[in-house]
Parts: sequence; C-alpha cells; structure tokens
Amino acid sequence: MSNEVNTDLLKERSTATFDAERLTEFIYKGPEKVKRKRQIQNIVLQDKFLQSFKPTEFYDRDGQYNNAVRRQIYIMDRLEELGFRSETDRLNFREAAAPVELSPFGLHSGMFVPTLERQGTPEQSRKWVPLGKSFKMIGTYAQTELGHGTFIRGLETTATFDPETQEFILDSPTLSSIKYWPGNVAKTVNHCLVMAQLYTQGKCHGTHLFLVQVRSMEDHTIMPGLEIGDIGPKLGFDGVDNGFMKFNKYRIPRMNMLMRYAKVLENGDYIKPKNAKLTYGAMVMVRVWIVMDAFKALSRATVIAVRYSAVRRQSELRPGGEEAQVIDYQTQQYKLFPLLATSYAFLLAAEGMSQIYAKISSDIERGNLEDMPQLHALACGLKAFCTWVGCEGIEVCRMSCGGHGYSHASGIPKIYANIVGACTYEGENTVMMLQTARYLSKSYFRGQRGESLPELIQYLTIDLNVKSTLGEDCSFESLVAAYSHRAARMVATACKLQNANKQKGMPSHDAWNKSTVPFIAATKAHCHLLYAVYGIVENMGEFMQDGYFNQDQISILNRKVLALLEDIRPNAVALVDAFDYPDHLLQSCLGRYDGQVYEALYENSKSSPLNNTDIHSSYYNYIRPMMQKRSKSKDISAKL
Ligand SMILES: CCCCCCCCCCCCCCCCCC(=O)SCCNC(=O)CCNC(=O)[C@H](O)C(C)(C)COP(=O)(O)OP(=O)(O)OC[C@H]1O[C@@H](n2cnc3c(N)ncnc32)[C@H](O)[C@@H]1OP(=O)(O)O
Ligand SMILES: Cc1cc2nc3c(=O)[nH]c(=O)nc-3n(C[C@H](O)[C@H](O)[C@H](O)COP(=O)(O)OP(=O)(O)OC[C@H]3O[C@@H](n4cnc5c(N)ncnc54)[C@H](O)[C@@H]3O)c2cc1C
Repeated sequence: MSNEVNTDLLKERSTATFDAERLTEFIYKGPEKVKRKRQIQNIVLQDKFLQSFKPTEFYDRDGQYNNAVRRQIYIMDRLEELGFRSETDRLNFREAAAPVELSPFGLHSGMFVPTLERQGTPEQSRKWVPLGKSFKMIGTYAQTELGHGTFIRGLETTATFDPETQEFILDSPTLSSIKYWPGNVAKTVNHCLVMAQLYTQGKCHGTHLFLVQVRSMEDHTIMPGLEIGDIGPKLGFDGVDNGFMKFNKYRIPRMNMLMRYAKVLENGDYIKPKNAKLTYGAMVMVRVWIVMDAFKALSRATVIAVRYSAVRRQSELRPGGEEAQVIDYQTQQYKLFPLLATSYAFLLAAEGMSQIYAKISSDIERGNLEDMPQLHALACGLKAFCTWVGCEGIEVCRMSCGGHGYSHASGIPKIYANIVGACTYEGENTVMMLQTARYLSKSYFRGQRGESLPELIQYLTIDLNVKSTLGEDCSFESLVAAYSHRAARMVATACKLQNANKQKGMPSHDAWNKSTVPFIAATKAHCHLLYAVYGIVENMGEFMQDGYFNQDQISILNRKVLALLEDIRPNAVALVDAFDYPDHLLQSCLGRYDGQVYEALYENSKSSPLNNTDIHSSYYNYIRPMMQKRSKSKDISAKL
C-alpha cells in the first residue's frame, strides 16, 4: 500500500474553513480526553492478537461465535492487565478492539448486571452483583417467547410459588411460551433473568423477573429440566448466540425472584409494587443507550460515504473537463450532507437523553415516580425515531457509494445489519412510537383542560391559527416555531379523529386503533423537533397543510437548503474527520483516512476464501463432469 494521502482528500482538508481538531475536542469533551482516547486506540492497534482477526464474514457461524468469545475474553483480560477503571477508557478499548463484532457478553454487562443492581433488594444485589461483575456468574435477559415479544402481559412462561418447598416452579406450558431470541442464551451464559407470570395462592400477579441458573457452574452442562439451543443464523449479530429455552417444571429458590419492588412472602402473600411497570426498568435503560448506538452507526456510515465521495471521480460535470469528484454533484450533497447534520443532531440528542435518564431514574430509585411516564415516552420515541432515521440514512450512505458500497469491504453492510436489529429489539419501533403517541394524546387533552404540561410538550397548547414569520434569514426561532406548529397541529388532528371516533360510539380501544396512523405521523413530527430547513423541505406537505407557510416562504426554504449544501461542501470532509474514527475502527476500504480506496479494495479481494486456489474443487466435482457429459452428447445445442 502506498503511504501517500489521496490528493483530493488532501485538498479537501486544506480548504476547510474551520479546524476539525477543535470540533473533535468538543465531541469528546476536551483535548485531554481526545488524547487519552487515541492512546487507548493505539494500544489496540499495536496488539498483534487483536489485529489478527479477519472480518467476520470470512468465517462460518461456528467460527464467528468462537472468535467472538475468544476475542472478548482476551479483551477482558487485557482490561484487567491495563488496569483501566474509568468507564470511558474501558468503552474506548472495547470499541477499538472489537469495532464491528457484537459481544456474546454484551447482554451480561448491558442488561443482566444492571438489572440485578436495580431490581434486586439490597441483599440480593450484594450477593449477586459482585458475582456478575467478576464474571463468576454469566447471565442474560430472557423475556421474549416464540409467541410474544411486544405484548409482555401476554407472556406465557409461569413461575408458580410452592410454599411447601419455598420454591418457584418455572414452566413453559405451550409451544408459544418457549423463550426465543434472548441473546447469549444458547451457548454462553450459565444464568438468566427470566420474565415470567407469577402465580401464588392460585392467583396470577403478572410478569416478574427471576434469576435462574441454566447451566452447571462446574462443566457448563444444561441443568436438568431445561432445553436450550441456538435459534440459527440471522441478518447480523454474527457473534451473538441468540437462543431458545424451554422449562419443564424447573425449581428455583423463593429468594431468586427480584424483590426490590414486588415481593412474595414465605406464606405466599404477594406485596404489590408502587407501579407495576417498574419491572420494565431495564428496557427503558437500554432504549436510552440505543440512541447513542444509532449515532455511532450513522456517523460511521457517513464518514465512509463522505470520504469516498471526495475520492471517487465519475463522469464529467463540465463538458470536456476532468471527471468530477462525486461529492460535487448537488444530488450527492443532498443525499449525504443532511445525514452528516443528522449525525451531529443524534449525538446531542443521545447526550441530552442520557442526562434526563440519569436524573429521572435516580428520582425513581428514591421512590418518586412522578416523571416515569415522561421518561418512558421520551425513551420510546427517541429510540424508534433515531434507529429508523439512522437505518434509512445508512442505506442512503451505502447506495451513495455505488457498487463498492454493496461489498462488505465498504464496511457499511455490517453497520446496517447490526443496527437495524435495534428497530425491533428493545421494543418494536411502531409499538414504541405508539407508546409516545398515547402520552402525547393524554397530554393534549390535559392541555385542552388547561392543566400544565412538562416543558418538552408545552408546545401542544400553542395557538394553531398563528402563521409563520419566517423571513430570508430563516432564523432559528422561526424554524423551531414551524416544527412546533407542525407537531402540535398533527397531534391535534389525530386527537380530534380519536375523539370523533368515540363520539360515533366506538369503544375507546377502537377509537384509538382507528387513529393510530395519524398518531404515528404526529409522533414522528414530535421527534422531528431536532431538525431544521432540510426537514421542512422534505416534509413540505405537513407544514403547508393549514397554510402555515405562504408560497414566498416555501421558496425561501428551497433556496436556503441549496445554499446550505454549498456552505457545507468545503467543510464536509473536515466535519467527518472530526468524529475521529481511526481506520481500524471503521474497517472500511472506502472510508480510509488516506483515501487509497482502490489499492485497499484490490488487496482486500485477495483475501477472499475463493482465491485460495486458482481452480476451485467445484470444478472437479461438478463443472468438469457436466462439461464432459455434454461434450459426449450428440446434439449439444439442444441441451444448452
Ligand atoms: C457500528 C457502531 C455501533 C453499532 C451498534 C449496534 C448495536 C449494539 C447493540 C448492543 C447489544 C444489544 C443487544 C440487544 C438487546 C435486546 C434485548 C431485548 O430485546 S429484551 C426484550 C425487549 N422487549 C420489549 O421491549 C417489549 C416491548 N413491549 C413493551 O415494552 C410493553 O409491552 C408495552 C410498553 C408495549 C406495553 O406494556 P403493557 O404492560 O402492556 O402496558 P399497558 O398497556 O398495560 O400500559 C399501561 C400504562 O403503562 C405505561 N407503560 C408501559 N411501559 C412503561 C414503562 N416502562 N414506564 C412507564 N410507563 C410504562 C403505558 O404507556 C401505559 O400508559 P397509559 O397509556 O395507561 O398512560
Ligand atoms: C437482534 C435481536 C436481539 C434480541 N435480543 C433479545 C434479548 O436479548 N432478550 C429478549 O428477551 N428478546 C430479544 N429480542 C426480541 C425482541 O425484543 C422482540 O423481537 C421485540 O420486542 C419485538 O417483538 P415481536 O418479535 O413480538 O414483534 P411483534 O410484536 O410480533 O411485531 C410484528 C408486527 O406487529 C406489529 N404490532 C405488534 N403489536 C402491535 C400493536 N400493539 N400496535 C400496532 N402494531 C403492533 C409490529 O409493529 C410489527 O409490525 C431480540 C430481537 C432481535 C431481532
């Protein structure tokens, strides 16, 4: 490989109108943090073992899982040796050491241990959390079943209390009750947090969480009374062993029910929690994290697509002139620059969401549940919005790289395959949007009754007769007002439809179901409050429906969006450089910092397993016999 940087990229970097390094410092919260991050990434880069892994697509399923376990255990050991204690250091190391592959221990650290911490009594947490943190116990979160994922109240696994033995009996009474999908259940873990319907004194008390040992701590054999296996290959998540699990009257001690909020006493009496939805806490937490995952995925795809667009030359822009960098085509800019802006918006949204989560979840832990519905609505809406928009954006990035984008060597298919799962897991996106919609609907009617609303949704009560004051400057205030107006109008329209349905005599659940399409649109508009000019131009109809903007204002906005493309053009490469993703994190021949994409693609092709031999065994086994048979046949043309 040549050591030179592609001349187009050099030029892009030298003509940027701002210093990308300053923006990097803003993103990572200061120069010291940037320095530290780079030091850690360099440790990984120098590590021969970590650099020895080929991309996962070159392995079969067994190899993918095996490598994922091997690599993650090595990472754990190295983290111990290096003595990294800060969460940021550890995360930076883990991301650099396994940039694309998901961990077979991800749910252990991401859901199992935090749920033990937050849903266990202090005594339970003291007993189990240290075992989890030190990996003496490896666990996951097993909730979804063959028959139910979304509708948690419909789960069928039962946990029946037996006061005689002071045990719960876990059972999968039907085919559809078999746990199906939980990550790392198949081969990795020896414990699970199982969501099951609690029965005591002959009565069902709804879903609760139970800590269940599923494999022997001595030899990892499956515990008698359980059936466990892998669900098979998936679109992504190559290194993750999503599994199935069936209980056959399997007994666990009473104290293995997580009892921080709800309790079953020795005599079988049930003590209700303050709010039944407290058991769903782990899901709310992960939805908050997913917003950050969406940022990371979209921003990586954008870095790849923008750098490649600066390097790739195709066709003549000026007749007879040199072939143009594809980034100079206005259509290419219109595809990519809004995604670049969206990446930055996602970063800020993810950070804001984390702060809100930290505040409200600590209130909840102290027993103040007042803001629980608001947190739930916000986490559901943002999770759904950012994963949907992120995935659509990543696909645009892939297509904007032309044919090479389709190759795994671009790095984009893997980013997409992993993050697109987030549109479904931790709450299917439409269902999540509808949770936010219910909150908006309730809040709208409260606003109509003159009740005060939390700050984030106070816009629902604005006067919808007011028209836009947007002028040539497209001021920030006028844009925010436009988004508020659009969302408020759409929520009002959906609520009025819901009300009209009720007045026609429909029961409230039907009145709701028959207004959910406009409610989804309204909820997207609510989440869209992140956007500026581009979002208006792309959704013009929704802003114009009630004449909020006049024709002149629409023309201003159309002109503005094209002018913004020109403003961003000289800075596009610097704006993606500022994310400071080193090449070994991006794993992309197209997104390389030095822009040597053709050399990289050509080199990468050579490692394809099909190139191990010039003549593949299938020639001897199938092609040659077929040709020999045909050459002996009298009328060859008739058989072709
Ligand atoms: C390349 C770079 C990087 C790339 C990164 C790539 C990605 C990395 C990934 C790392 C690994 C990730 C692994 C994946 C982990 C997946 C784990 C799972 O899926 S685990 C499985 C996840 N599974 C799911 O997520 C299942 C989704 N389903 C659900 O959450 C629920 O069933 C439900 C919310 C839809 C309804 O629940 P239901 O019980 O039927 O509720 P009701 O109807 O009775 O509602 C009564 C009232 O309660 C309200 N309320 C509800 N919840 C809450 C709450 N938490 N709080 C407060 N309130 C809440 C509700 O709104 C309603 O209010 P109102 O209207 O009365 O005012
Ligand atoms: C990669 C991956 C990892 C996963 N990891 C785990 C894990 O670790 N642990 C775990 O327990 N689970 C896990 N899951 C399961 C996941 O949480 C569920 O698949 C998810 O919650 C969606 O539920 P479902 O499959 O029942 O979808 P369904 O609810 O059956 O969705 C099917 C369709 O019905 C629609 N629909 C359903 N209900 C409604 C409604 N009320 N209103 C309108 N439309 C509706 C949906 O919008 C969707 O279009 C994982 C899934 C994936 C893909």
